[in-house]
Parts: sequence; structure tokens; C-alpha cells
Amino acid sequence: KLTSSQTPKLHHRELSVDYYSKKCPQLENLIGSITSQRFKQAPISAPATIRLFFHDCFVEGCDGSILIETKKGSKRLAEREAYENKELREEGFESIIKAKALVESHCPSRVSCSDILAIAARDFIHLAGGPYYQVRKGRWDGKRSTATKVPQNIPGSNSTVDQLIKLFASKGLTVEDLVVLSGSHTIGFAHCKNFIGRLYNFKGTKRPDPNLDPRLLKELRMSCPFSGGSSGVALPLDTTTPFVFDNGYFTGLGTNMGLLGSDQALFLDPRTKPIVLEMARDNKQKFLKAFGEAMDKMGSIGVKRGRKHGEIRTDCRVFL
Ligand code: HEM
Ligand SMILES: [Ca+2]
Ligand SMILES: [Ca+2]
Repeated sequence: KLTSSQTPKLHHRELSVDYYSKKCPQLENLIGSITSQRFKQAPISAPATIRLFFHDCFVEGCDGSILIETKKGSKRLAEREAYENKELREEGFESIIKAKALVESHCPSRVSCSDILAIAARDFIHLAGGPYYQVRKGRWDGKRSTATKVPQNIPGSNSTVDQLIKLFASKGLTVEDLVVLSGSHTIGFAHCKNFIGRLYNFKGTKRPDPNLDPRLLKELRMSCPFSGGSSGVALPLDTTTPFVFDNGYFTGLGTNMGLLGSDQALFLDPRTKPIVLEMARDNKQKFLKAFGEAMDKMGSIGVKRGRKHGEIRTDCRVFL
């Protein structure tokens, strides 16, 4: 029988809250000084960074692979260059680059970009009015970033609930996690092309989506005309409070105010509707608590540890 010290290393993937307590004790304050400054100067950094973290974790795990820039002249495109990542805002990347620079000046080569991204995302959620949860750390940065790995791992605005459930399950996330994490759409914006089909030609019917509030439809059509010219326009995912991290997104789904087809679908499917209703109920504490827990779960997808699979980058945009 093995004693605990002889037990094979089964826990090499475990993350811990106090991972940097010796390596970089002031880490969260350093990152916090950047995130709070960025939130004041450019509040759009909040949704931008939260989405960045999601797109990192779903491709190759939470390993900072999304932050890598394609080498000049190289044909091997990095994840950032994939179609699904084209609308990730510059403000998210910039927040991480700024935080990394400050962290490097105090704790050189000791803190991974993936941990910085996880902490910054939490900070922005809290700054926007969402929950403050402890971030477990100890992720190493990955050594691969390949654009062709992205499409099958990042859902689209026309994904069905079935596809969403399967994708999230493949990452170890439940149907409840799917609904709760979609609550991130309580802040931020979407470009016309991601919902224009619902406005003019829903599933080839040449009619609008019947599950879209008529008044909202009228407004959306004004901002997103049928033909072109609207590529730069982005509209709130949560029509009520696009800058506040509350449960407005879920109450909106109940009144056909969801912007993306994939969002409204969560209210139409019997597997997800009860969870939406629960999150929409009177006080938002239920959602906020569930959200912190689901983010912790998402933040541990495919975590790498050690030199064989990982590295601690000094510049988040380039491999060591
Ligand atoms: C469930 C499947 C999901 C789908 C189909 C989806 C799809 C999308 C789409 C199409 C946009 C608009 C992008 C644009 O037009 O610029 C968007 C925005 C956003 N998504 Fe998701 N998403 C999903 C889940 C998530 C999750 C799990 C998170 C975070 C944990 C997240 C965070 C965000 C944020 C914060 C924005 C706003 C970004 C900004 O304003 O810059 N999404 N999402
Ligand atoms: Ca990744
Ligand atoms: Ca909101």
C-alpha cells in the first residue's frame, strides 16, 4: 500500500489560491492596479478580457495560447488570426500586456500569462458589479497556438443548444455551467453580422425570428440595415444593462430580448429554460454565486504544468 508521499503524482494539474504567495506575493495587487485603471479609462476592457479568457480556455485549455501573435512572414497562423477570434477586442489583449509588464518588473519570469489572464478576468467581472471569487493559480503557458484548432472549439451565434451542450460537455462543463457562463453576455456587445439573420431572414423564411421582441426588432433593424455598411456597429447583448454585471441578461431572455440566436435558444430548450428562469429570479445573488463557481471550473480546463508541456513566458505574445 502506498503512503501519501509515495502516491504517484495524480494532482499535477491542481491549481491553488496561494500558488504565488512566495514567488510573487503582491501579484494580485499589481494586476489589480492595472485592471482598475483600465476599467476607468476604457470600461470596454471588461467584456473584452472576459471573452478573451473564454476563448483561451476553450482552445488548448487555459494556457495563454490566445495571446500569441503570428510570427511575421509565417504561414502558420496563431489562434488570434482565426475567423472566430477576429472580433476579440484589442482592449482585452492590451490589458494583459500592460499587467504582464508590471508583473515582470516586480517578479521576473515567475508568473504565467495564463494566470494573469485568469486574475484580470475576475477583476473585471468584479469591477463591473459581478462576484469577487478566489482565483486558483499555477497554470503554465502553452507551447502551441494554431488557428486551425479554433473553429471546432468556439461556438457561434447560430449554434444550437444541442451543439452547445455537446461542446461544453467535451470541456467537462455541465448544462448548468453552459447557462450560467452564458450569463457573461450581461455585459458587452455583438456586431450586426452575428444576429442579422434574425432580423430579415430567419432560417430561410424571409421573415424575422418570431422569438424576437417586435420593438427590439425595429431598433435593431435601424442600426443594422439589410444591406451592408453596418460592419462596425455593435449592439448590447443585454439590452437593459450592458455595462453592469447583473442578471439582466437572463430576465431579458424571458421577454424575447436576447440578441444572439444562441442566447434566445437557451430559453426555448426544455433542458436549459429552467436554469435560465432560476437565474432570472428576483435577487441576483443566486446567479453571481453560481457564476464564480462556473468560472473556477472553466478556468481549470486543460491546465498544463511543468516544462514538458509548458513555459512561463516573459512576453505574452511570443513563445519563450
Ligand atoms: C455559450 C456559447 C457562446 C456563444 C455562442 C457566444 C457567442 C458570442 C458572440 C457571437 C459574441 C459577439 C462578438 C462580436 O460580435 O463582437 C459574444 C460576445 C461576448 N461573449 Fe460570448 N458566446 C458564448 C459563451 C460565452 C462565455 C462562456 C463567455 C465568458 C465566460 C462569453 C463572454 C462574452 C463576452 C464578455 C462578450 C462581449 C465581448 C465584447 O463586448 O467585447 N461568451 N459571444
Ligand atoms: Ca488556450
Ligand atoms: Ca447587465
